[in-house]
Amino acid sequence: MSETVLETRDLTKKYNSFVAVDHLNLQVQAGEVFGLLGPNGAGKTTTILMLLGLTEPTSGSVRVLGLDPTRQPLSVKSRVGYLPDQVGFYDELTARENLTYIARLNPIPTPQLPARVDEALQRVGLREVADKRVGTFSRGMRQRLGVADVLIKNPRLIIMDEPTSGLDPEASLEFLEMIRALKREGITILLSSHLLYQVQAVCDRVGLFHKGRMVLQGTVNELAERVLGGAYRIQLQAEGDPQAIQSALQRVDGFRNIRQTGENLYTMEAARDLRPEAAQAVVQAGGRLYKLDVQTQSLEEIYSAYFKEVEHGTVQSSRVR
Ligand SMILES: Nc1ncnc2c1ncn2[C@@H]1O[C@H](COP(=O)(O)OP(=O)(O)OP(=O)(O)O)[C@@H](O)[C@H]1O
Repeated sequence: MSETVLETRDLTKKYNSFVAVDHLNLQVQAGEVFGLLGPNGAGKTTTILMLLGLTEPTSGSVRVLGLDPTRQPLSVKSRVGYLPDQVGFYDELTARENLTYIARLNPIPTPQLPARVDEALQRVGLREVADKRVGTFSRGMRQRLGVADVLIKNPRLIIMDEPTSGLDPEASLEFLEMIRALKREGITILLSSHLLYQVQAVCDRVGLFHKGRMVLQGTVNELAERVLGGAYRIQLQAEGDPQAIQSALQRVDGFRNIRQTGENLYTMEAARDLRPEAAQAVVQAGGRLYKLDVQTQSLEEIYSAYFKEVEHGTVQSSRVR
């Protein structure tokens, strides 16, 4: 049975009359990578601060590893790793010296320190450069050192706020690979990011924040179904009577949003890969099929479709439960 590592119930934070986080209900299970998405000012950082006990909720409750961060902030801090978007290190000290310095602030028995520091450096791929000054490190290396820093306390949960902002594509890919490795070790990760393709690449589930509310929550496929009508987009090119082809496609159980997008071009959404059914429909309508493609929907499309709907007032930005 899966274990809930993080749970909020109607968690709310107000700054005077301004509601920064509005009745947030969130559950993250052990071993999951959960992505927090949303435009600037949506409430992601405020949520993270409440999870860490760094700011007090106005109402509602939070449990992190079974602890209440408001009442037990130090216990939460000692068990949860937090990686801000930029980690401060002493440039003139080496990676090993920096980690040793920080590790001394944790309740780790002194004889175990060197081994714990080496192990953490190994896990983030910085063992080779352990004795180089951090001032010579690239931003990607500094971020990985930030992860090594949180790994020293053997956390079961790591919260990362925009961890790849400012990293070049290669460093970002390496960082994402490291997140996958941490997941394989069973570590739960909560990741806040604007970079949707990166979130899609590593997250099991995502939650979309809008004006303090979590308006969508689920796997990328679930969100695609809710917002776009299907997780799969099927595109085909076929010659023949457009009306006959469209009505044949409409008779297929499972197609939504069937559109003619150009001469002999048709696009539709589905919850499953229904390419064989699409091919059959074209043939039944007397058409000649030239091309048939399927794509899974990207988080970018879901995100922009959702905000377009909000703009046009076709969805209410109501919160999910
Ligand atoms: N200490 C504060 N006092 C007053 N308002 C605040 C305070 N901290 C945050 N806010 C407001 O609360 C809202 C949510 O901010 P928050 O930093 O949580 O958003 P975010 O989703 O993390 O955005 P970003 O991606 O820009 O970091 C914003 O409108 C912000 O201006």
